[in-house]
Amino acid sequence: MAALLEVSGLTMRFGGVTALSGVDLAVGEGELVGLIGPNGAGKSTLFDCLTRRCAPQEGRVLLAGEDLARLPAHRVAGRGVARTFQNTALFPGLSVRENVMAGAHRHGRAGFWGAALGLAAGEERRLRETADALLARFGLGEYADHPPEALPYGTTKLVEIARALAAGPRLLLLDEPAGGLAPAEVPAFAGLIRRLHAELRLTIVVVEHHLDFVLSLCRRIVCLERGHKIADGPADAVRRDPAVVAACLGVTR
Ligand SMILES: Nc1ncnc2c1ncn2[C@@H]1O[C@H](COP(=O)(O)OP(=O)(O)OP(=O)(O)O)[C@@H](O)[C@H]1O
Repeated sequence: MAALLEVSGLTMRFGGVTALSGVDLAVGEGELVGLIGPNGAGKSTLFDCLTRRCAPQEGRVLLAGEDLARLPAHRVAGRGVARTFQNTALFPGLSVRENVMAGAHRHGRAGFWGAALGLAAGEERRLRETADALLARFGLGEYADHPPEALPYGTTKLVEIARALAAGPRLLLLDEPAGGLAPAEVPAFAGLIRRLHAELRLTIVVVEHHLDFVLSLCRRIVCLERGHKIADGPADAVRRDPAVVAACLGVTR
């Protein structure tokens, strides 16, 4: 399997705190990888480095062989990297549909706001069709005109994933997608991600504290602890790894 993402020697320090220390990670095209680790392990910081929200002091991030550090941060999404956030980050002033349309704007010539302002009516129609198709796929069509703040938390998580997918990413980074879901909602949610992965042939990295969820979803698991990668391999082996058990003890929910 060709590596879509190749991270090597990644080190990110915030003042005296080393959030990532020489992390190497290769993710093959089409893989679904779980990223686990206790609080403060560096998981979100790794996502921040992959999306250029952080500029690591050392190391490289290659996407399909291209060094992301050489790109302006706003071009990273255009290269096909999309993410969701630990706490959903939907735009409160926009409807659910408009939120998803905003996610699609990287493909637009006039851009989302230009389209929304009527500068390119055809473009806006195309964005709207993309958004509505995604909302239908997620069973969210009935909420298209609602403000996101009126929806249950679990539903806003789905809208956020739909928004990330609207950009047509090659690499989807999900930061604690199951966080805040009711236990009864988790298996169906895992099924949805599995289907998206299979049907869209996406490459996905999922950060998750919910170990049962991530272990059931991903064949391969990577574990970080205090900025170091301490395990990387098949889920069955990683879940039994004594270093992983020690690091993650107490984070199972
Ligand atoms: N912007 C920042 N400024 C200073 N320190 C930061 C910043 N972002 C992260 N850190 C520190 O870097 C370390 C790694 O944090 P990070 O949020 O990446 O961990 P995490 O594994 O995602 O944790 P959690 O599971 O709690 O979300 C922590 O010690 C955190 O306090």
